[in-house]
Amino acid sequence: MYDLKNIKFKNILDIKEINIPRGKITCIVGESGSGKTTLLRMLNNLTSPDSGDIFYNGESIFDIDPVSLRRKAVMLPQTPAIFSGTVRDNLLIGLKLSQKPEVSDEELIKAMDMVKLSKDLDSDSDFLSGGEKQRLAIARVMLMDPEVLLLDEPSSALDEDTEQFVISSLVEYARDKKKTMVMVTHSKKIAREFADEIIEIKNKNMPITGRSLV
Ligand SMILES: Nc1ncnc2c1ncn2[C@@H]1O[C@H](COP(=O)(O)OP(=O)(O)OP(=O)(O)O)[C@@H](O)[C@H]1O
Repeated sequence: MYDLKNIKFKNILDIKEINIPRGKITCIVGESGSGKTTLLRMLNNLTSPDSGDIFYNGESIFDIDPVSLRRKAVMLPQTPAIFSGTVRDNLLIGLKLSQKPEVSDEELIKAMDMVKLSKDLDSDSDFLSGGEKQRLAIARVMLMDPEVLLLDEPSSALDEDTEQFVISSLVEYARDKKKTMVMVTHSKKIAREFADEIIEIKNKNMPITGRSLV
């Protein structure tokens, strides 16, 4: 799905080659500050490398219209935006932005169930807890149903049991629908349990691929 070659970014990333396979779960792990978010942001052209090439389905991402790339490869940032309005508004806004048709309340509730969020669709998003906002944003991305999900620490605000439930749901969804999922996680446990591929960013800028975590 993605091929990265000779990527350099300041003194942070120096990547000879990485391949991110289509239809698989890839986890990016590494110490805080090692460049995980930076690498994820490169995958939908939110951050450009100083040099090197990134190919999406064989096409240089620098030749793809950024808006259309970001509709295919949707990013869930570490602190997702939650807009003033109801839970329903926040779920539907992703579909609006990706120019997809609205879905029924039943579909919205199904998406919330997948992330164990039991809130009335008419409730005010401003009053949600941090973890509820994070799950709302995950449900929003799943409803958008993109080709690629780029998830930056999607469970950072969740307790261990909820994390396990939500990540299992995400992985089940991705596997069912043959999505490509790239997830930054601080949790080697999550990576070991769910990833088909693991990219570990070592501190001295030598990312490696494979399941060779220590
Ligand atoms: N555009 C930029 N210009 C200069 N430095 C940057 C830029 N973007 C990120 N950095 C720096 O790159 C380093 C890696 O940041 P990044 O957010 O990618 O790390 P991370 O591995 O995701 O960290 P964490 O696990 O703490 O979220 C940080 O020191 C950050 O300050």
